[in-house]
Amino acid sequence: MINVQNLTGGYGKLPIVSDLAFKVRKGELYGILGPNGSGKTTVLKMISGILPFEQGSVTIKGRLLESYSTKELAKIIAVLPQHASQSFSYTVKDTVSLGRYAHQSGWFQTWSEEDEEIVQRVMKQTGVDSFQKKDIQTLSGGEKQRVFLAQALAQEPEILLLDEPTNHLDLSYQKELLDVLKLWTRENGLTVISIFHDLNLAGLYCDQLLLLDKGKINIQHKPNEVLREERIQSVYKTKIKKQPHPNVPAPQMMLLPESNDNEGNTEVVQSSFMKILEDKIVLETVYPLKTLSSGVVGSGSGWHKVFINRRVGLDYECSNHREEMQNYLIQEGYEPSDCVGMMTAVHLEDASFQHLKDDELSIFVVVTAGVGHAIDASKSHQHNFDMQPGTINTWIFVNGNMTEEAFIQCMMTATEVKSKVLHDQNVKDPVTNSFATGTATDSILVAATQSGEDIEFAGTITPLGKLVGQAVYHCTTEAIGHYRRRVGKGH
Ligand SMILES: Nc1ncnc2c1ncn2[C@@H]1O[C@H](COP(=O)(O)OP(=O)(O)OP(=O)(O)O)[C@@H](O)[C@H]1O
Repeated sequence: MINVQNLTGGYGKLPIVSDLAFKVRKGELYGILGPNGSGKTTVLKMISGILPFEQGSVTIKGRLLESYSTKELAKIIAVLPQHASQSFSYTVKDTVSLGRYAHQSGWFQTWSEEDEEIVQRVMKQTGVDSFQKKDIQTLSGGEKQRVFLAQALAQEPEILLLDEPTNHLDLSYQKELLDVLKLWTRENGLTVISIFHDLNLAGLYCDQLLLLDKGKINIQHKPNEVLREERIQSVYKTKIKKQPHPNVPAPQMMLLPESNDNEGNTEVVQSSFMKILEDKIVLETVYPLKTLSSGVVGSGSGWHKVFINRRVGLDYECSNHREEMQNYLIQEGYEPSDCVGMMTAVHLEDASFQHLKDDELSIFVVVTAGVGHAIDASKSHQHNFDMQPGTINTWIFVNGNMTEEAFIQCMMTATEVKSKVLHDQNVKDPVTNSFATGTATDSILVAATQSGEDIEFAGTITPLGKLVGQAVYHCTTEAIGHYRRRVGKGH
């Protein structure tokens, strides 16, 4: 659709952009990225025919740009500049209707039914139809931005050039605008080239990205390849961390502030942080810990500073246990967003805990265990689905700075150790009569201070793995012992 070759040019003698070459296919949403002053707007102006270039060529639909008349070009290309404005006092609808100008012919221009239908449709899609009678001068920045987008779409262009279209828009309109553009690319074959400052929006919506650095192409590729940590750090000269989007396969970039609130964290999590009460075990830290957990509240990955293992009756039944647990936490005076919350039916004074350290590392482990509903995971298909609270809850606090890989390995190590304990303690699955590997509702938490020693791995043979192996074995064995003694006494 658009073929740019050896494009070089600028405003004076020195070129602003040089030797650019890229192709944009029909129906693509193509993003241009780059730091301030890298030449993004200059490229867009050259492609739209506003700014002549010194060397190279721009071919649109197989024809050189300079072979098009202004009106011909206006039928194909619509432009939404960075600071779209209008000095006349027009209504919103009149402003949008100006987009139909290129499609009208003859001296006596007529307003057709088709024109009206298109204008109404694009006003709806951009959410400006409700204030179509208002004077454009009275609108907010974001509202105006949407009106000018509607004007560009009313042109029914084949190519849309946008300079930071989400600039003035609030979160929901950023999403809506990009959703509309994506829809037009898919359904109408619209080709969009858009400048983005927000790398995450670009990563989320664009098919291809072009990264400019000081007027030259750094890379042109799929978002996942362009948005690499080292590349973005070197082009934007700032610290950044790449994370996958939680719901869609798109790269997301996180800024890393030079200083953060966790910086002064020298806390070593140990038993003095914990209270064992009749209805709950609470462990509180001053600084939030990075967590990976399967709790009822705060599960998945996050940052938390209150850890609660709550005792519920064996008959606990609730249609929405997450909501019920959140309400419980609020009642107890905690912010649910600070908490990882688990449940158990066992007596909490039977919990076992251990603070273990070697030369560089230390961990604190807490386990509560009930094995009334023990299960052999390899034969769980023989069980009916039934979530009964006879649970082993394992907390592992690590005083160190763990990688994501170490978090995962830590969970694997702890799970392997738990299964070994159940074997050594001769805990059987009552349905299959084979050794149990856990219970049906076990939960686990790994929480790290993310300060002090760097911990890359936590497999069984690593320094952290060895500590986890010993402490989880000790605590799980002891907690099962306590549980059995109590059950044996008939409590
Ligand atoms: N009309 C102009 N006359 C002279 N120089 C200009 C003109 N417009 C832009 N420049 C210069 O060209 C360079 C590139 O500008 P351009 O607007 O293309 O950058 P950009 O990547 O879009 O930046 P930003 O992210 O800040 O919008 C800048 O150094 C700028 O000062």
